[in-house]
Amino acid sequence: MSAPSPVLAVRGIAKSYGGVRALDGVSFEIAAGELLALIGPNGAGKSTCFNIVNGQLRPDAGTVHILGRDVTGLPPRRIAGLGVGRTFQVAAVFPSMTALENVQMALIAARRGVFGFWHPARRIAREEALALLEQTGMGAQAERPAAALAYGDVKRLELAMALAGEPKLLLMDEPTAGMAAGERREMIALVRRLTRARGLAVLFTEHSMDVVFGHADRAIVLARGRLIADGPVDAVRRDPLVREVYLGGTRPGREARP
Ligand SMILES: Nc1ncnc2c1ncn2[C@@H]1O[C@H](COP(=O)(O)OP(=O)(O)OP(=O)(O)O)[C@@H](O)[C@H]1O
Repeated sequence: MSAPSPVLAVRGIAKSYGGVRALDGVSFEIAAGELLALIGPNGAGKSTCFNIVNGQLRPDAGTVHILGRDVTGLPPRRIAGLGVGRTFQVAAVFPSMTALENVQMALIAARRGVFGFWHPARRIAREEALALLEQTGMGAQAERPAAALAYGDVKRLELAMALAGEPKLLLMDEPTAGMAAGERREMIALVRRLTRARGLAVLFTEHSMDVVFGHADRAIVLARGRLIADGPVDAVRRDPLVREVYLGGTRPGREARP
């Protein structure tokens, strides 16, 4: 039996901004159930790579396939419609709505047309929204306005909202940014559990090496637009080139110590 096709396959992507070569022939894959960290020093090309996968940027060369389908250059809405969810560095929730209503809105948005236009929003998909809040550890906060939630809980809420679209691939831009160390570990452990339980493929960028090496399955490392390592986190942590990039002359990222 042949191996199932990867959820995400990136092949030879390149991108320049004027004279700056931000990405140069980068290739990698993610399988279902895998938590993959995209790391590298500041300016290495992480955001550029992320934005090519989510459709915000078109690569100069190379391809992006999602579940075997070529999505290179498709706009973000089309890519989202193919089973790609995302969370943002700055959380995107409606502050005046409760946590529950935020997830209900996400469910409605994910299933445009399925719910009747006249249907009162507060009754729509209540049970489903509550289940998602339970899964992200937010069940007890369901009736609180998002504006009253602690920062870490807003990030969990955002995760519940991203899951409302039943993504196959989840893109997370620094999911633990701004959190205290303990909270960061809890958050990424939650993402890891959900990755396994749902057979999700997750690509995340992260500056905290504790988070990456403690919880990711695999890490890919960019330096000056090139992929310099791709492997299980323990192997990447020991990789001499990775150590040189982080400990050597290039500007390291925050907490950049593999
Ligand atoms: N819109 C742009 N115009 C010109 N140069 C850009 C643009 N966006 C990024 N760059 C350059 O491309 C390179 C890669 O940037 P990118 O933001 O992808 O890196 P990064 O790894 O995400 O960095 P950071 O960790 O600092 O966010 C850098 O040299 C950056 O200055």
